[in-house]
Amino acid sequence: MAEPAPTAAATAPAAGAPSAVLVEAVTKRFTLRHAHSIKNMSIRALRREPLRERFTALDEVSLDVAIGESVALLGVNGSGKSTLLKIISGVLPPDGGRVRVRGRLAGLIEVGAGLHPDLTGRENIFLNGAILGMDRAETLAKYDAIVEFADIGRFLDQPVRFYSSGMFMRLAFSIAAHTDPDVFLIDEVLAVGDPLFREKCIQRLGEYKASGRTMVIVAHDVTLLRSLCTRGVFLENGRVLWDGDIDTAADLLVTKRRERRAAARAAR
Ligand SMILES: Nc1ncnc2c1ncn2[C@@H]1O[C@H](COP(=O)(O)OP(=O)(O)OP(=O)(O)O)[C@@H](O)[C@H]1O
Repeated sequence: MAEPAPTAAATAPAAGAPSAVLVEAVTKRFTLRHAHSIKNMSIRALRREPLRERFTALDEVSLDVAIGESVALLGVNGSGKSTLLKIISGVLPPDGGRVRVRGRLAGLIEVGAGLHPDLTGRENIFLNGAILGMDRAETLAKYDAIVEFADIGRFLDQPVRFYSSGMFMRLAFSIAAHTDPDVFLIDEVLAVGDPLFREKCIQRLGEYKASGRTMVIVAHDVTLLRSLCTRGVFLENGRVLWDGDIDTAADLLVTKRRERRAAARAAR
């Protein structure tokens, strides 16, 4: 497949549409440590190899998501999708550039994000609700709906460290979804859990979209992304390779995965 022209072809928000998420030239670097033992360190030092190196996970990434838009972030493993979501959510600070978010933000960016393992499901609803911006009265008003949606039954009064990964995710998703965020950031959470709950989540996200909320979603499931998003941003090595229609972004993902597999086979 011919590679699409980079971001120039972007279907960025229509001129004048207010931004819900504005990412401006964001750069993020991590330090990679190569030596984790004294022996290893000595060997590398003798060979005059560096013990650590700076690695650029995001390289001047810019993104303008309009209010009411649903945007998918795609890319092969390690391309920077989760790092970008973490920076948008404020969990990670960028090393360069800046991010602005308008309205209430809820992020499901790590499995069990925001849930405290030693607290019960019930306690976590109040704690996590508060972290996501709900006061006690709002959490109380939504409590029954959160519990019903999460469907964790008698486990509600158990510490969440005893939950299965599916139950963990159901509770985290339910709390976040009931905060009524203006901007919802979702990273791969729908890969966890049973198919029925997944359907329920997808339906909920569809309702979100229909009500004009903003979503930025990372998932490896292209069918899911196509059903929720019309715009796809494809990242490669921490750069935006494509920002435009979801179909082109999804085709790029298929092509890049194929290329990766072929390169891995050739290297064997
Ligand atoms: N805390 C960290 N320290 C060092 N390197 C990191 C850290 N977090 C991420 N990285 C590296 O940054 C790069 C981008 O990671 P990121 O998790 O954002 O990719 P991704 O596109 O979400 O990948 P995946 O699809 O596998 O989840 C990867 O090479 C990863 O190893």
